[in-house]
Amino acid sequence: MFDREARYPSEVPETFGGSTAPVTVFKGSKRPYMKECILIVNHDTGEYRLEKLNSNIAVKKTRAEGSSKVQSRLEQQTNRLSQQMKSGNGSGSKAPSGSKSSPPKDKMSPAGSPMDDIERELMAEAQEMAQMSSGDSSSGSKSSSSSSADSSSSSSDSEEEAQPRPGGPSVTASFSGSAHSMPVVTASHSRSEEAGGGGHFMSTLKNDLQLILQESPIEHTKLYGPLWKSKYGPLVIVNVASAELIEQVLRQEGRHPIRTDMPHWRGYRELRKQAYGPLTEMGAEWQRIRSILNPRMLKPKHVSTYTGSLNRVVTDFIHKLHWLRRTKGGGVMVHDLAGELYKFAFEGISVVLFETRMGCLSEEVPEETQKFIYSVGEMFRLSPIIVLFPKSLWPYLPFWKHFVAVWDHLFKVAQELVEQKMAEIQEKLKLGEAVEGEYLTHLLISEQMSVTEVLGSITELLLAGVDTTSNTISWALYHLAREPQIQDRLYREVSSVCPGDKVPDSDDVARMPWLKAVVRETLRLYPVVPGNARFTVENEIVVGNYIFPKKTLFHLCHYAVSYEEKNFPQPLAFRPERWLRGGPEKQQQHPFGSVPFGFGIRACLGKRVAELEMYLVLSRLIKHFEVRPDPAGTTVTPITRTLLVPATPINLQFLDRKDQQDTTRRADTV
Ligand code: HEM
Repeated sequence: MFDREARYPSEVPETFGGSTAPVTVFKGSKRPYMKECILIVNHDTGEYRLEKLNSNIAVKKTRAEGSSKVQSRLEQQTNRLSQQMKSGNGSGSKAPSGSKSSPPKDKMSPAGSPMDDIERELMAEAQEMAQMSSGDSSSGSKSSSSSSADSSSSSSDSEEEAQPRPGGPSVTASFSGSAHSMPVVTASHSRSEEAGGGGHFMSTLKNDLQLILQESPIEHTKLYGPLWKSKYGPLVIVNVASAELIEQVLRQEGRHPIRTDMPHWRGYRELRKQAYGPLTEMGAEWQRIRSILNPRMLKPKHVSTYTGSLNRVVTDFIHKLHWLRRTKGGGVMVHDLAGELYKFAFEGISVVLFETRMGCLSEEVPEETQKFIYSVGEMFRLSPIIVLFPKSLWPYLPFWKHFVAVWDHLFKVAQELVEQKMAEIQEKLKLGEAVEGEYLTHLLISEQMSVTEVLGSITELLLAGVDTTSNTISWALYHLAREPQIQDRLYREVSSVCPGDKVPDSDDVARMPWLKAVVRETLRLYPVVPGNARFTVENEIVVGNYIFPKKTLFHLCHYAVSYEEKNFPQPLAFRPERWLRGGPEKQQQHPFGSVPFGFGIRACLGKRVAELEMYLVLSRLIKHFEVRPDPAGTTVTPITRTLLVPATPINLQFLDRKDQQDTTRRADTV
């Protein structure tokens, strides 16, 4: 425990927590401090406590009126959101109260613009979720506050230290103050480990990261309840690990939600004067580029037009599987399926974005493509390490140059593809031919973005669109192989919707509820984005009856929440039936129990394309092959490498289905 008197910033006065009369509460200083404290006031219980932070958080004076104030603010925020949703305009006509963010500018969602449509669709989905949770979320927030209290009260009043995990990083858990306080967890590596040389330090760091990102949310939730604070390098993070509290954070995310400020990714773009894309852009500019990128990525009528190109890629993938079985798998095995699906997904997203085949499914993958795949992997591997260091140190880090070099390669590949497309368009114009095409052509000819902006966005779409789908498809096949009755049911569904040699298209997969449930359950067990984030910049927000100031970074522990037994009975089991519409379990689920594509207007831009791609490939594969597990009986577990991926290769047997001998021939004509 720190000395309360000595550490109080002079501007922080006493509080009057629990009082019902209007009082003025100062939560910290108006000036930023290098070392400062934050006062967390729980108006419901009257508890207050002071926490020391190791980074600057701007705090301000607020007026509070006792415990009911907190609840009514939360209700106001929820009401405001539902009114916005009812009005069919997620952006709403009124700026959020207390928000100092500037009002919509010229380019932002004019009435009837495509942004309005998509925003409406995204908000309609959110509304559907709200309806599902109606009557539930208030009890949810109650239960979350009580579970928060329960979990903390299980800890002792005095400061405790968790035992270091054997072979793992030291994890120090400090509990201080009252039973309602929010636990503080610091993950650190010991100095002696650091001194042990670069390689050892790096591997220790990697272990730390893995623990922090994947295992620890589950373990910490068990220890501390659904809300705790932790420190990760320079970052102070508030971890949120219950569906109810995640809902509270996301419903207060504001008009221009930010995941994190991504200083390392933005740093590269500043260095090379490249444009930000949808992943890295913020504020009104982010909304502007989403309004341009959204329609052809999210509107079902546009997305369905990618079916033909994607199906041709699926056909090539089936041929590749045949070739792999024949040449390397003793006629039946396919080794490292995730690696093969990576190439499939890269090819798939490339045809959507560039209308160009990359040759990823040929027997010899082109060197440039291999280098691109390597660069994506390296960029993701280094990202969580670089972000641990302050920006001023980056140029001195041994791996910073490498980080810049891999980004250079990613932009170079995208740039070549953009230039190639521009040349094609110019050629057509010269010949007086009509210019038609899919995503990139549309972006270039619509001239809503500069070419540099198109490049920034296309590069980020390409990055986001490969590992995500490929890993999800790998896990789905892994489970289908292990659970033959689930696979049989899928086979029967696909065969009945597409009898004979009919190749499934977007209309067909829309009539395959079991297929969708399989994908949904896969994403629950293996959310490829295991933890999302929100960085609150517009307003202070209330979560679990605590007020958090602006500039709080919330880590939403989706992976941990996906395994909550109260939402998902038998949470470890692969049970697609829990997702069937109208099923008893579906009605009991909290709508924020599993949100694999995120939520709201900042939700995944590639969701619809990803779903289409996954449905088309899974339905075709199961129609064509019977998938069986590795006879070696290997169990594969997930690991977090920024994304949740298989820790070891997934090897499966692919057996031809007897009545499918014709399918390959038919597929050739797709
Ligand atoms: C199984 C497949 C996928 C999953 C589970 C997934 C999941 C996610 C999640 C959780 C987010 C964060 C959303 C939020 O903060 O609320 C996200 C953002 C994003 N995803 Fe996906 N994604 C997938 C596939 C794709 C594909 C195929 C693309 C590209 C075509 C893509 C492009 C993006 C982009 C650009 C963003 C950033 C959006 C923004 O910040 O405005 N994703 N995705």
